Amino acid sequence: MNFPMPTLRVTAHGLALEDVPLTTIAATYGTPCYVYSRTAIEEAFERYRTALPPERAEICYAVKANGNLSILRLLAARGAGFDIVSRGELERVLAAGGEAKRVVFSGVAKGAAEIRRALEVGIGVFNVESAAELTRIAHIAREMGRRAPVALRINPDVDPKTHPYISTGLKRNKFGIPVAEALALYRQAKSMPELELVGIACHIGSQLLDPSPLLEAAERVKDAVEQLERNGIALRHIDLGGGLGIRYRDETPPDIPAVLRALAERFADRPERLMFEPGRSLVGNAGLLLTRVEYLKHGEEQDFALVDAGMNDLMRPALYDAWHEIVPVVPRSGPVRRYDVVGPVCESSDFLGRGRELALEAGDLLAVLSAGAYGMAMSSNYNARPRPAEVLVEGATHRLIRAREPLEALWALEQ
Ligand SMILES: Cc1ncc(COP(=O)(O)O)c(C=O)c1O
Ligand SMILES: N[C@@H](CCCC[NH3+])C(=O)O
Repeated sequence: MNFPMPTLRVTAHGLALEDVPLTTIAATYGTPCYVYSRTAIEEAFERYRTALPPERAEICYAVKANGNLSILRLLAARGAGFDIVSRGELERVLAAGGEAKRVVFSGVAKGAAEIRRALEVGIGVFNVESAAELTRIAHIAREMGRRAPVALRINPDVDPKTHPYISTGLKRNKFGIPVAEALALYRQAKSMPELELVGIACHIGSQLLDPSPLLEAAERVKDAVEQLERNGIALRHIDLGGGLGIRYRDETPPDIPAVLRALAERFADRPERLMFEPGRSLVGNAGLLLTRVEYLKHGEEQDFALVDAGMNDLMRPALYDAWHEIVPVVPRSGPVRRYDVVGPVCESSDFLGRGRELALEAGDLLAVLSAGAYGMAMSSNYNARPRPAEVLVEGATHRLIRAREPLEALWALEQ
């Protein structure tokens, strides 16, 4: 099988991530467990970092995809900046040793306390999503006697051709500011001493497979930058967001350096530095969810493999009907059946995969692939299930980067 994960290997002892057998991970840390490959993350980051010269482009990892401190730390060490959407993500970046001035604060509804904290630590830029938010940021900056670095996120009204739940660049989406309104806001903001106009931003959606909507959005951004220039507003950077897709099943993902270069080409005559905010394409195919079959259940109409990971651990299948490959860790011969691979959660939408042809017995380990992005990050404690452990492998070494949640943590804040 040609796996979508570059560092997943078939060995005589079953599947291994880098050189660590997944059976070793299960025996050491238990299941369910997220397992990430350091090499895969670093190689993906290098594809971004080396696509364009550093003076031309900056790569800010979208923390929402996977905010584990060890992952943030290894990306910071490679020179990544960060894209955040909450105070929690900001504090994660700072705890991991990231620099505040290399942080982009995105998100549609930044709270006053979040804005205050970001100004206090010296955030790189606020990507502002509305006139009201700009007013709030200006007000808080004035109160604090600071200047807030801002970029306006425009909504280019371009169809990103992705799942409707993760499309953000259309007029009907809540994100960004229509171009005409943004131009007027820039003019207004120019006369406000508490605001420093440093950039412009755009992000049209996630899991984009066709790069042409990105290029189209870039054209709209460029038009806006040129109009601003004619109005005497010069910016330092142009943030083109994230969104490049990955292979989960049989998709052909866009070639990262080729897309970055094609985008940079559009701005060849512009002096502003470019910025990118990739999430999924850095960590998605670096991680998998390891789970164990608890029971097999042969229903009248459907065979079920009941596993110990559920929708609370990986909600993408339930939320988007997303496909993740599911592969036995140690393949066995025996009858193949079409299983719905389902979790222990009390919801019929609690599935990890449907109609999968597998030869299984209770106790077998399964690897749910391509789960490094928006896996652990979107997990919950539904059904009072503690969140899984997270493990990072590198070569033949492995280490725990987040302990399995202890049960007491589930009610620690309750009376
Ligand atoms: C503003 C912003 N930047 C970056 C990202 C990261 O997107 P992706 O994980 O698709 O690269 C997102 C999520 O879609 C986002 O909303
Ligand atoms: N959480 C989504 C992507 C949303 C991107 C965030 N703006 C996913 O798993 O695919």
